[in-house]
Amino acid sequence: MMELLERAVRERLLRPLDLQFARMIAPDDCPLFDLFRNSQRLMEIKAQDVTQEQHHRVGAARALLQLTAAYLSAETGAGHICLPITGLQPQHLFDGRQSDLAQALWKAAGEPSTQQWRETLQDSFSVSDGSQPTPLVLQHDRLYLQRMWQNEGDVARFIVNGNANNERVDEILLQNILEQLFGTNGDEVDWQKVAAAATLTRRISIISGGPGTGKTTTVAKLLTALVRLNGEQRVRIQLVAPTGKAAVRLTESLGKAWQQLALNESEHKLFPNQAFTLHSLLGVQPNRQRLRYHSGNPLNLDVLVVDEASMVDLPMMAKLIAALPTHARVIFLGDRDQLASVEAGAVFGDICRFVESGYSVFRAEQLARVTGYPLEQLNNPHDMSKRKTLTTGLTEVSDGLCLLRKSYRFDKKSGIGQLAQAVNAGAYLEALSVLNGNYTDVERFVLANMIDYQQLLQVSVAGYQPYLKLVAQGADAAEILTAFNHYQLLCALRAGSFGVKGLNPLIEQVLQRNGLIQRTQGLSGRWYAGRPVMIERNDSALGLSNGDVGIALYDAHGHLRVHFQLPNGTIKSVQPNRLPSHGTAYAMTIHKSQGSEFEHTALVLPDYFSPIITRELLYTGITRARQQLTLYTSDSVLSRAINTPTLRHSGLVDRLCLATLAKPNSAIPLDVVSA
Ligand SMILES: Nc1ncnc2c1ncn2[C@@H]1O[C@H](COP(=O)(O)OP(=O)(O)OP(=O)(O)O)[C@@H](O)[C@H]1O
Repeated sequence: MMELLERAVRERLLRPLDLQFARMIAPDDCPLFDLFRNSQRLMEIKAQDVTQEQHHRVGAARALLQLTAAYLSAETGAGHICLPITGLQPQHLFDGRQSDLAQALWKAAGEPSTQQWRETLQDSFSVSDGSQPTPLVLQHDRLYLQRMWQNEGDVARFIVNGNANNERVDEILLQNILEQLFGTNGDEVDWQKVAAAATLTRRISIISGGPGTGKTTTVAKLLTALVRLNGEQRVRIQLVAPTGKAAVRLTESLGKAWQQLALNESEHKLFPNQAFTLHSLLGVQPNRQRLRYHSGNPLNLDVLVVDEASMVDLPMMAKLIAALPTHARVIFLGDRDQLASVEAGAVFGDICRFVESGYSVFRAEQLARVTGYPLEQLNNPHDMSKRKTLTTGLTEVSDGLCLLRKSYRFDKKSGIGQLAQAVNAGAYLEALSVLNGNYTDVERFVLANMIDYQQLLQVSVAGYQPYLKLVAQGADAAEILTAFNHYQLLCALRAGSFGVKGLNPLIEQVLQRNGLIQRTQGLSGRWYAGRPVMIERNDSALGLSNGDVGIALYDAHGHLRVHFQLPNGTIKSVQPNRLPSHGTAYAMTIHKSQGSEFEHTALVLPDYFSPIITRELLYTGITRARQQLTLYTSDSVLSRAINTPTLRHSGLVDRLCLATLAKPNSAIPLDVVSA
């Protein structure tokens, strides 16, 4: 088995880390009795009274354990929380790539049925049901790394039990304050008002909405309402986002939204004027594993707003939850349809699946009293389309959820909005008719040959020209950074001629040829005035985060320094040779663009399909565009992307159900089905 796994590493189907993990869980030189519990099967071996078949089965048990450990480690690295063992077949290994090797591995592992697999795992000293500190946990046929299993349980318990100490709210006062801030909208339900009411009457809430649905506007209003509700009593509010860029945007957009609310001077002072990144909020310390804030040293706050929550992975979510003081109110904001976090899990998306359960009667009545909307409109389950796939009656989770449905940025005339909707719904033909229709804000090109490709480079150069002109004029760094954000080329892939690695150097060449940048010969030619770079690793000492974009500009002494906008709005400049790992950023991946928006987004898909190009990736890329979208793709790649929804294995939905059932007085109907 180990030789086959080594081959899988050479073929880049597994990482060296996965192989190491398999060696640790089931070393080849370890006696079988040290690997497996003293089962009947092994007793028979001990008695040295074994048939050939028994011998083979026990040998295969070690091999199966090795394969399982390596594959679980690889799957966790690929973003899954667990490995479901039910129905797993060799053709599922490695996404169907290298089927010969997959078959050989399967054979070496004894071609197990699910039952045999389950028994082998249950026999192993490395596996428990979670009640022992084993490296692996098997629960409901899902195999986890211990840490992931713990994290998932922590998140589920927090979401379900965190509302136990809800404060009592003066509903009449709240009703009046919401009336002042949101007004009355006639008969049409204003979901922003409902979201504010829901958030202010519960400790933990989740607001999901697509682009321009008013998440920021709602948060600005609901925090204002919270401050007014608390009167003299000061509320400590903190804002946080997963990346530096998202924190900058949250600072800016909330600042603007508060300006529009005509608050008085003393109210203004109560709001934070800066959002933090999650890493800086939690106190990541250079060269130290331990965060400054944790359950033993909780954060000093009363209210936390977490923006772009879909980007928060499971381990980070667990760390955040652990660091919250027990009384803290938390509001998670995000778009459930966007890409899941880069690292493991799809926490936000998994929790938002409960939206279809609708509000409990008690909750709907409360929201109706506070907002003034008719009960039946509020308790109309939000999203019936996915109802089949999940549960009914799990209102413990759904009572904390709010969906914003109306986009104030993209109306019916907006091609970007229509395209995003079609992609989200998996409707390829609709998407195509938007792209072929008469919308002025969306255009599509097929990159069929070198001429088309050259055209893409020329258009990109034209897109970057305005900010480079500002660089040449010696404009200030803030103005240049804002101008750079106007146009952005996004790629689905990193590698290849359609990926950032292929496009960035070619764009630089064309910019140089057009006299828009001046590079010197040799190595130092990597740096020039106007070079945009993206940071690829957090550097807490420098205060820079993975994904931050800076631009190189000459200082007064004629030295190049790279200028970044920090979450508090100030500009920081750093010597190029002090930067952590970074790369040129004319083209960036869609993953890295999460949390940012650009007036004009150009989105490049390769001319072949890759399983990385999912529906969520496409949706996320499209919704980075505020005013104009240029999409480079063929019909066939577009169709495959739209029809490839992301799949992240996790047990969070089931564990939210279980945590709900474990609550005293739980009145959940038993039609809960596994998703
Ligand atoms: N109820 C409303 N009525 C009219 N305009 C609104 C309303 N809510 C929001 N808007 C406007 O819609 C635009 C988008 O709002 P906002 O920035 O709050 O949305 P968002 O969901 O945070 O957007 P995104 O995250 O995509 O940037 C803003 O210009 C805002 O002023």
